[in-house]
Amino acid sequence: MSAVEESKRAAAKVAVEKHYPKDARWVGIGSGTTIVYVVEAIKNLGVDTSATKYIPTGYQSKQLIISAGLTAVEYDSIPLGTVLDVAFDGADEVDEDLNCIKGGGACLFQEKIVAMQAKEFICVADHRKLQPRLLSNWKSIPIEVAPIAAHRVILKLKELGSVNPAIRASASVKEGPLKTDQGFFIIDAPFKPLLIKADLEAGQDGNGKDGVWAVGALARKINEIVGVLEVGVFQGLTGPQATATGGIGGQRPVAAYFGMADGTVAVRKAE
Ligand SMILES: O=C[C@H](O)[C@H](O)[C@H](O)COP(=O)(O)O
Repeated sequence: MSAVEESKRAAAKVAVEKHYPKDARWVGIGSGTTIVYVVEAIKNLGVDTSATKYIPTGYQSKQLIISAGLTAVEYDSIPLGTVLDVAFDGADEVDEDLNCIKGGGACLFQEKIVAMQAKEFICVADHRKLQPRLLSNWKSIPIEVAPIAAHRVILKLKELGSVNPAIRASASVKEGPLKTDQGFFIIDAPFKPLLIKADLEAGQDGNGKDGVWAVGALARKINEIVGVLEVGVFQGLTGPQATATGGIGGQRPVAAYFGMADGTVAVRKAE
């Protein structure tokens, strides 16, 4: 196993040991390569999972749950008002404020609604994802769009300052755009690194002048474009903040665990 895979596994083990509830009833399971180690860590806990329902965030996630011998229940089958005890997921990048970029593996819409349904959203990643600002290392924002509106959305993204936003091609031998679990396209939109709270407090503007955006301002602008289903920026409230204001959970994780190159696990937690 490569060092990066080892680091994902180490982060998943710590995250699960710290956040998997003793009598978990509803658990969100994200998508990607890191979440595989989260499911492995849940199995390794040796707890009774027979009464626990696992909510997938897409096809790969559902197959992962089923292959582990766990019970998958689709998001639209959970009883109305159910709050998930916890949701685990990976990320493509996490900034100092715990805002995340997601969608590198073409899943983001179901991940967002599952994360927001959970009391605690926990992120697990390797050290490459730990950055001061979004778009430091990961260069574009994945955006899920209705196929018929894709070219219109591209024009609008250019108006917001994105340089060369493009429809993601299918990775398979079949030519054409990649299709998400919703049958939509993904547009990858490059932007300059996104400002965090400290930048705004230091007087930077973040309203798109010269293509420089704050995380929240840009995410809201992209979500306003007709044809966009959801943007792969997870920002705004965390779980406890959202609960305090009458919501369930937030888009930002309450904690993110990173497997470091030296074998340790670093954590970033919400204030
Ligand atoms: O679209 C995919 C999801 O948002 C993933 O959680 C994200 O891309 C991280 O994936 P990985 O764990 O493979 O780095």
